[in-house]
Amino acid sequence: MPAKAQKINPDLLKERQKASFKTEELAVWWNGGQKKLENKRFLEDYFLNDPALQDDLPISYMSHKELYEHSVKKSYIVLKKLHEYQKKTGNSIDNYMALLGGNLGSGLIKEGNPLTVHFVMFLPTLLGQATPEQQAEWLPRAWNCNIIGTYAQTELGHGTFIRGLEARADYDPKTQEFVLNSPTLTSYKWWPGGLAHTANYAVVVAQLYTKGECHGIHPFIVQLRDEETHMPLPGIKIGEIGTKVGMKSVNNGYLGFEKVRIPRKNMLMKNAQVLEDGTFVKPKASVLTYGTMMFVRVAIVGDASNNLAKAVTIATRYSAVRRQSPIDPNKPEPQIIDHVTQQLKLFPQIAKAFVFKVAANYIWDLYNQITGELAKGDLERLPELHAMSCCLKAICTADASSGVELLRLSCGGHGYMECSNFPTIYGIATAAVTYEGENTVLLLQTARYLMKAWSLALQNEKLVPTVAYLGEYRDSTRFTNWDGSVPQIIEAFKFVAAQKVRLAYNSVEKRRQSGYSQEEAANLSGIELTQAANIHCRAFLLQMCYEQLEQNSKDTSPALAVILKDIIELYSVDACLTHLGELLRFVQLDESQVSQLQRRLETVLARIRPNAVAIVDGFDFHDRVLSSALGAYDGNVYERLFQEAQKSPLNQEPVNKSFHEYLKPLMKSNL
Ligand SMILES: Cc1cc2nc3c(=O)[nH]c(=O)nc-3n(C[C@H](O)[C@H](O)[C@H](O)COP(=O)(O)OP(=O)(O)OC[C@H]3O[C@@H](n4cnc5c(N)ncnc54)[C@H](O)[C@@H]3O)c2cc1C
Repeated sequence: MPAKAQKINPDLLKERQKASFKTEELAVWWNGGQKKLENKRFLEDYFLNDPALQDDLPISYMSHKELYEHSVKKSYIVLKKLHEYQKKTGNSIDNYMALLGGNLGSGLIKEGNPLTVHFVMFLPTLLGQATPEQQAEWLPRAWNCNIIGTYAQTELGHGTFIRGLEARADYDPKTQEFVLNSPTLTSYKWWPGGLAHTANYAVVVAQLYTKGECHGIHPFIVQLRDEETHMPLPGIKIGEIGTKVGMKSVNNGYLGFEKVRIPRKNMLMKNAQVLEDGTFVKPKASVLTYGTMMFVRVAIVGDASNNLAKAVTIATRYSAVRRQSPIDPNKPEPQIIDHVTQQLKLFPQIAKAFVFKVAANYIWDLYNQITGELAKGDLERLPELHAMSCCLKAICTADASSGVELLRLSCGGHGYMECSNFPTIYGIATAAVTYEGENTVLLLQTARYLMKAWSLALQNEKLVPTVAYLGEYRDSTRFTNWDGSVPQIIEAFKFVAAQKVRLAYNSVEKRRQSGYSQEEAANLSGIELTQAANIHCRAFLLQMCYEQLEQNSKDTSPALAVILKDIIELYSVDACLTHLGELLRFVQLDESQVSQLQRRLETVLARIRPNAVAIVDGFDFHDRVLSSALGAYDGNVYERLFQEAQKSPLNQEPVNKSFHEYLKPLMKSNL
């Protein structure tokens, strides 16, 4: 809970008093119900008020090494505390998610927890790809943190193209062991979180060779360090990759192998197997191995919403406190939130945070439903989920990352301060554009699915729900039903998506017919393919958010329902104006209809204006989670900026020694 007892900035106080809905009702809705909200607040109290988990000095003043040591110490305290708590309340996956990847985790360990990959990649890989015997051996130890693991797939030379990975595991039937080697510099594993100095085990993805034949990439459990001394084992070349834009305490590492032997049972064999004599047994369906990646991508959509919500809470509160530049020269300076261009920077980001949240919940339910079907051997909807999770991850992380940067800029100079927390939020948001599938590559994967769907549409085949519109709009090239309503905006986006899919499909076909291979034709048509996937995803987001928020409005108070409707209106009108070029190309829209969109944008911004602060309050971020001098609940921005400046180590002495060593000699030297 925010520290409500403090003196509140009078402008923020006024904003809160004039809200037309109850912030607490939104907080319940946003956090998934009363019980979840209470649990979240309880955990915040329990962890964030622990003196052992406070930062005496802002972490930005720590050295790289100090920051890592500080973060490991905190991870230890957090896990011990969680263990004690769960002894009383029982295990809950939600608590782990909140503490490792979630908001509470970011409030405790700002630059990333070096143990997160253990929980979000190592453990899920064991769950998804180990046999029951392997799980019995490894899972209890991993779950209790008797061993700490990471997931080592990416190499110095290859991240995206995993078939190009070079690390190899050669089976030796004489000893029934695999021999791991990194034959080149580019085959060194590079990037895995926690790999450098934290983990002592890893799931390593390597090319499997047996009986002189390569069978592609497979996962192996490899011990990296001695369990007592933590020294690297013989043949293990390991270290840290260095400082990065953000996620500075995640301890990303490198790893090379020189004739490292592991027992046969360390290959994760739920899918493919190597028998004692070296015979390779193919997996039933290779698509099963994508399970872990899909799970993480689905979770990342939720993170995108959170990052954006945090940044927009900071920027909105600051914009209500900051006053600048009279609009009427005869009147006092307004709050900067009253400049309409400022509203355009803030409010669409609020709307996106809502939409991505709803999308995250939707795709999470779909993921659980489809993995349930998978367990019964039904693979039918897997490609649809894969295509959807790829483009949603790409669009939501890209928009969140650019949104956070826009919000930083919306705070002017103070947004550039580390203590605004924008640099950290941006570092985390932008990393998600690259990891777990680089965004362009993911859009191309969705596009490939769309090409198949279009080809089915051409054959009048039945299409699954998320692409059914392709069949409906297959034969028309102009959308003439525009009436400006949100349902018609959604139809217009679907129509545009269908046209972009058609154009991309025709480009690929034309190039193929002129002699290019399928792959070359797809590369040459890559711009159109990614554009098609992009608009397809945006049409899906619009439709899904409209349906879900309309549905949700029925269960909320009329006052909150109005807010949800404004969010849909803003998101859809903003989408139209942002993608106006695409719309004008395929949709019958005249000048007055475009002008109407512009007026609607201004109208909905004005409608949201009086409730903006209350809406971001409803996200219910704890001040420690926001960790921002600009965005704290009390709005005492200038006092906090001044306090933060006092913490600079340079301010601990009136004269720095460099004056005597360099500045004074310079000033006396008459250059
Ligand atoms: C913070 C962070 C944490 C990470 N954690 C882990 C981890 O725990 N474990 C792990 O194994 N890895 C991890 N990674 C690595 C990550 O998964 C890869 O960086 C990611 O998959 C992208 O691969 P790449 O770096 O090889 O980029 P590249 O594939 O080299 O991308 C560079 C450019 O080439 C383009 N490109 C590549 N292929 C194509 C194509 N087919 N078509 C069109 N364009 C293409 C991309 O769009 C991009 O613009 C992490 C990375 C980061 C940044």
